[in-house]
This record gives sequence, structure tokens and C-alpha cells, in this order.
Amino acid sequence: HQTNLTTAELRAIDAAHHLHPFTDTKGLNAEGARVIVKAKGVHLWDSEGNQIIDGMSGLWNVNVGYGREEIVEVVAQQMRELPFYNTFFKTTHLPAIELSRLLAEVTPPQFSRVFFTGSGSESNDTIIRMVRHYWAAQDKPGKSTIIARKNGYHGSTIGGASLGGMTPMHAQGGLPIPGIVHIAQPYWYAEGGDRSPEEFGLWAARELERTIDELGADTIAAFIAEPIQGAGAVVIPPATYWPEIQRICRERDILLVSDEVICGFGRTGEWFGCEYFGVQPDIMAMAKGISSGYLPIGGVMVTEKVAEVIANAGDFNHGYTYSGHPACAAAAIANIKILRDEKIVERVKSDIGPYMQKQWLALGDHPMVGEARMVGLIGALELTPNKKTRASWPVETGTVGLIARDFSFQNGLVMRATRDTLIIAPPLVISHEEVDALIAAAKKTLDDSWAEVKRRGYV
Ligand SMILES: Cc1ncc(COP(=O)(O)O)c(CNc2cccc(C(=O)O)c2)c1O
Repeated sequence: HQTNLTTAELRAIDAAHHLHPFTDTKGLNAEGARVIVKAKGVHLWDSEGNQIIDGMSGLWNVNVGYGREEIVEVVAQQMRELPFYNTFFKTTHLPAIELSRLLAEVTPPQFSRVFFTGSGSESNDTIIRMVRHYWAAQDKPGKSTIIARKNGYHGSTIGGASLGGMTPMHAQGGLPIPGIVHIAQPYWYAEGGDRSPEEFGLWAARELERTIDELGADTIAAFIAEPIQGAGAVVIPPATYWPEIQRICRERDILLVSDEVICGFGRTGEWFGCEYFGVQPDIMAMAKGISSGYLPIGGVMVTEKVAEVIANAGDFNHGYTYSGHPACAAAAIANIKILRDEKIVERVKSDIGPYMQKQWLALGDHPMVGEARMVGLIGALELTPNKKTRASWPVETGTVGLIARDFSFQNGLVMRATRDTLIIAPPLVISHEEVDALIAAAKKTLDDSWAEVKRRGYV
């Protein structure tokens, strides 16, 4: 897909006709979008020929890296044979059958069946309807409230954004929808105060218990959470958090839902984030790494217990045109086989994960970093003017994050900034040498940013 247009010409057309997601369009068009033209391995190239380390795996999803021909080949073949058919009216197709079997194989042992969707948002919207249907089918229609967390992210549909706890999203469109309640998040760095992480983890988990008991367990359908909050700034809960959450849900017969859209398919060094934290959810939302982003596909994994209730309750009046799309499912099959057969998940846990974590955590010694944290190949650097007090910046939240994010791009590395936290989530296939280059670029980014915030008098 070559073009003979200049970057300026490309930007002008984009500015004239394209509304970007999560973007201040006026601001973007004043600057001009960076035109990404190709990618291979862990690298991107833009229209100016700059090579960039993709420290964010696209949008946390290109787990096997770019340029895997075997995925392309399988998809091309599938599109020649059956580019589309649906699974609505008593039909199915080979990729849907093969992918559902493969997912039963690679997901934790309690999971057996999948409902296919086209994205993470659609997976979470499905989960809202599914958990309410699950209880209604057992004559408990009042057991319909879903508890989620502040600053959680579960998508951008009306349902997904309502499950999410991002107030700027709620402000646009009158969200959340009724029957969704948010509790505190296990974000020790920002909210732990002088409590130890262990104490704070228990406190945050018991927020769930207090809320359930306040509302009445017979009104609560489910609790949904990301193992590690991704877009919320890679919030890694203290070790005491998840076992306590599981105890509370089991004691009160509340479905435990793990949103594995980011943490799934090897990101944490386990196949799924719930496995990293040692808990067994009833339902999982999946997307992103399921296909490494080569084609859009998502799904909802359920246990036999949940599946039985749904299966025996007559028509489940829910589904999408592209549920289990044959070419998307074919991409997911090829992708999961790469993860499985090349033992990429094991390598994250025992080799490249520890290798990168050592260097990433050492960045915590930088004067600008209040905390460096990382699990598997997902990490964050909290930027602060005062490491000891973890103070905020004397300027609008997010300003320093954007300064750092822009320096990162200039240094040939994509990092994400959420507020004043820098985030990293490289493709799981990154090599030792590429980690070294990434860390060097991250360190230079911190040095450049520190000089800039001093120049601006923020420190
Ligand atoms: C945990 C989680 N759940 C659901 C979704 C929604 O998935 P879809 O986007 O496929 O509908 C997500 C998506 N997460 C996401 C999507 C786009 C950008 C960023 C960012 O952090 O910049 C994060 C996510 O991170």
C-alpha cells in the first residue's frame, strides 16, 4: 500500500476527513498525525522513514510482534474459501469450531465455552447481558447490579464505558447506565498514603465487601476487574488484593469476572492475568492479544457452570454480525498456535520478562521517578517532582506525562502516558538487545524530561 503523497499531503487529507479516537482533533490537526506505514518485529516505520521501537505493542495487543507471515497466509486462504458466514441460525464454520476448541485448551482449566465478539468492548457488553440473564434464568432477576472499579477501563461502548470508572468518559453521554457501581481501585502509589501495600490491598478488596453488604448480596450479579488495570496506568494490585476479592465473591455467590483484554495471552508471563494472581474467575473478557491485533476479534470465556445455565435457558437474545468472523478467527488460531508452539508465554515468565524487569525497575533510581513497577512485560514509571512524598506536579495533571511521551517518540520509542505515568508493554517476542535499546531510549527520555521540567520551573 504505497503512496506518492508527501507526509504533509497525507496529514492534510487525514485532517480533512478523519476523526480519531480519544483525540482532541483540533490539537492533533494543528500538529499533524504521525503516519505509520509499516512494521516488523517490534519496530514501526513512519512516512518520514523513522524507525521506532513499538513499546506499546500497538495498543497493548501485538503480542507476537509484526510481520508474522503465517498469520497472513492462513487469513488469505480463509478469505478465499469463506470470507464470511455467520453462526446465528443453526450454522457454524471451521474457524469458529477450531478456535473455540483451542481456547478451551489454552484458558484456565475451569473454562470450557466461548461466546465470540468483535472487540473488548463488545465482550464486556456481552458480559453485562450474560450475567444478568444468568441470574434471571435462576429466578433471581433482582440480582443484577455489577460492581466495578474507579479508573478501571472496560471499553468505549455504552456498556463498556459504564463498567469502566473513567469519569471523563461518563461525562460524555450520561454514563454509567443504571445498575453499575464503582468501588476504590487498588492503586497503592496514588491512594495508599502511609499504609503498607499489603494493608492497602486488603482495604481496597474489602471495599467490595462493604459495598455488597450495603446493597445486599441478593442484588449483586457480578464483580468485574482487570487483573492489572492497563489504561488506568498499569495499576498492579498488592499481593493481598485478589485472593481477598475471590474470598468475598465466593462467600456471597457473586460471579467473578476477569477482564483479560490486556492481561490475557501472555502479557503477565502467564497465559492469563487471573493465573498470575492465583484466582479462578467464572467469566473472562478477551480481545487484543487473542489475535495480536492482526484482525479484530474478542470473546467471552465461561465455565461449564455458567454455560449450563445459559444453554438451558432457551434463546440467549444477543450476538453480533461478526461474532466469530471466519477470517478473524483464523488469525486468532494462527496467533495462539504461535504463542503456544514457540513457548512465548513461558519465555516471558522465565527469560525476557525478568531480563526487562531488572532494567525497568532500575529506572526507579532516576530523580524523576517515584515508582517503577512491572509484571511480565507490562510496566509503568510514576513521574514526580519529589520521590519521597510522591508529590503531584505543580501544573495540570497530564502535562508532564505528555512532555515525556513526546520526548519518547523523539527518542525513537513509543511509550504511553496516562496522566503523569509512563507506560510500557512491548511485544512479547522482544529480544534482549531490543530491550537494551528500549531501556536506553527510556532513560534518555527521563533525562530529557527532567531537564525540561526544571527549565519550566516545575521542580
Ligand atoms: C481491559 C480492557 N477491556 C476492554 C477494552 C476495550 O477493548 P476494545 O478497544 O477492543 O473495544 C480495553 C481496551 N483498551 C484500550 C483501547 C484503546 C486504547 C487504550 C490505551 O490505553 O490507550 C486501551 C481494555 O484495556
